[in-house]
Amino acid sequence: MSLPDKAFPVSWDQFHRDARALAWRLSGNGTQWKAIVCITRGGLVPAAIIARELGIRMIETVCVASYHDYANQGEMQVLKRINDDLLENDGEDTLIVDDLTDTGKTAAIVRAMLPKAHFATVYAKPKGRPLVDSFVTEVSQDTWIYFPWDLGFSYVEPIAKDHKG
Ligand SMILES: O=P(O)(O)OC[C@H]1O[C@H](OP(=O)(O)OP(=O)(O)O)[C@H](O)[C@@H]1O
Ligand code: HPA
Ligand SMILES: [Mg+2]
Repeated sequence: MSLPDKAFPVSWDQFHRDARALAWRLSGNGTQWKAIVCITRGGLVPAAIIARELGIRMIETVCVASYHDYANQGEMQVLKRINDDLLENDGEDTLIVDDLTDTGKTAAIVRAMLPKAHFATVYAKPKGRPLVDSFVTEVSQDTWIYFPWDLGFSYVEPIAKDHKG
């Protein structure tokens, strides 16, 4: 897979707002969440914001990596599994949090570990969307989301210059 055509850059402000919007959505669900399982590394940031908003103190990680080379997805590696205590009740009243779902492969693997958990991401692309229970913003499959922790300030060419081609 090469880099998708469209770019969706997200600032820290926008990410904070969108993660808060997800927390509002989850609070309306009526469940008293007993724990968050966040999918590292991308899930760490929204998990911190959601935990703060919803008063959740029990945070567990599941460490999964698949995009080893920028936008190219490779073999899925589970580097750290979920603690047995949380696996006992199949994830009832547990929130799984990630920054986004793209192909849905990461979501499918973690969902299988906790089938009764509620899966929440800030962003979703169409292929991954059926695998998540809650999300805030959908972007098209040919869009790459640039998260603030992956960005720095740099010069941008004027729009008109690009269009003259
Ligand atoms: O729906 P998918 O196609 O499986 O892709 C989504 C996953 O890819 C990214 O994680 P990545 O594996 O790149 O690791 P990272 O969170 O450490 O950046 C992202 O944070 C999601 O976890
Ligand atoms: O669009 C994306 N942006 C950042 N990381 C990702 N991992 C899978 N898809 C994406
Ligand atoms: Mg990730």
